[in-house]
Amino acid sequence: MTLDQKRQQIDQIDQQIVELLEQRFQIGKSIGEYKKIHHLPILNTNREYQVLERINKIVRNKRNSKQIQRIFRTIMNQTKTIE
Ligand SMILES: O=C(O)C(=O)C[C@]1(C(=O)O)C=C[C@@H](O)C=C1
Repeated sequence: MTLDQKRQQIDQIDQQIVELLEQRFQIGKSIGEYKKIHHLPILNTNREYQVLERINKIVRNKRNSKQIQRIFRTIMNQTKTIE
């Protein structure tokens, strides 16, 4: 595969990531609205721990674990700013 083809693959994957992130943020926003109505705090440390645990189980190549955990911490932090 040429460099250009590899970059095209990355571009396609990036598009999927953006679409999924937008879906996730949208759901986060609706969770935020629910929490506001029910006077619940935005931060749920227990749930964040569960999410990271689950992600860790899904990761196939354990050498990627640390990076993926960091990405999901960032995703959850950004979700909280949207909530
Ligand atoms: O599950 C929730 O309660 C959410 O608000 C979503 C979410 C997440 O991004 O996964 C974000 C903030 C909370 O601290 C926990 C998890």
